Amino acid sequence: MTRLAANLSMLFPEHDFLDRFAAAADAGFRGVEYLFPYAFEPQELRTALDDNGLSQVLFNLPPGDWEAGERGLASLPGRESEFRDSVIEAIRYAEALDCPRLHAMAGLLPPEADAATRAAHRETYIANLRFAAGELAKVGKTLLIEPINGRDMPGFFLQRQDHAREVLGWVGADNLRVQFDIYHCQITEGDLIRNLEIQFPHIGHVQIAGVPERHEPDSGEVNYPALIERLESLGYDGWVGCEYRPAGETRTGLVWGRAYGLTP
Ligand SMILES: O=C(O)[C@@H](O)C(=O)CO
Ligand SMILES: [Mg+2]
Repeated sequence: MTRLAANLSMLFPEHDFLDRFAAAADAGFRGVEYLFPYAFEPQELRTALDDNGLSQVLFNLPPGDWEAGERGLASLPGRESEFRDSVIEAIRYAEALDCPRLHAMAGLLPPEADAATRAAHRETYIANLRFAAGELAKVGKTLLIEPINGRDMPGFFLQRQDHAREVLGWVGADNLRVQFDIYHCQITEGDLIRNLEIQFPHIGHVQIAGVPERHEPDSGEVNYPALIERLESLGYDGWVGCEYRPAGETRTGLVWGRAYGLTP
């Protein structure tokens, strides 16, 4: 049975962040994910999880200066020391929250990047991911990379599923896997079931949202029941993160999740 995780960066915006844990549990979720935990002390988040019987399934490494438009550090030449510090900080939270997987966002290429700039990003990305995977392996955790569509994040270094596979090959770490966000894949490349099948051996986490509005999965152009059925038949036993912006009140919009154990 597919296990759905509530993405608390997007779901339940009706509530303050720490109250979203209870709202998710009330709606039948047993797992949560969100972009960043760093505005809170690990213990506050641990309490929110424990009070509501929830597992922390995923969060991201610190992304650089998000407010200034940065979207990850992993491929940014010259920022290696900050990236290394971000890995150590993320592990501190992951241990406190018993979170088994962490996502390292790739970061943005400068506009009009030439071949030399792209090559420098690639080399930095590989070296940084090797370092992060090594540190996470010491504590038994998985590192994830996520292809993100270039319409939502123009210039994002990692956009395609085949590029993610290449990166996995270059880095060569057993605990490095792909965060397969079906919303981004549909916008960038489509052909979802075939992409899912090819990527399946490398997938460490899945996320869903309706396309193109990034609303509920039962809105828009993607046939999620068919995709989830295919994931199950492939043997996927991980979490599926509900990473969408509700069109209205979150709980009312969760009716689509009844088939997967939610109780809206
Ligand atoms: O798809 C997304 O946007 C997220 O999974 C993420 O980690 C970066 O924003
Ligand atoms: Mg995502």
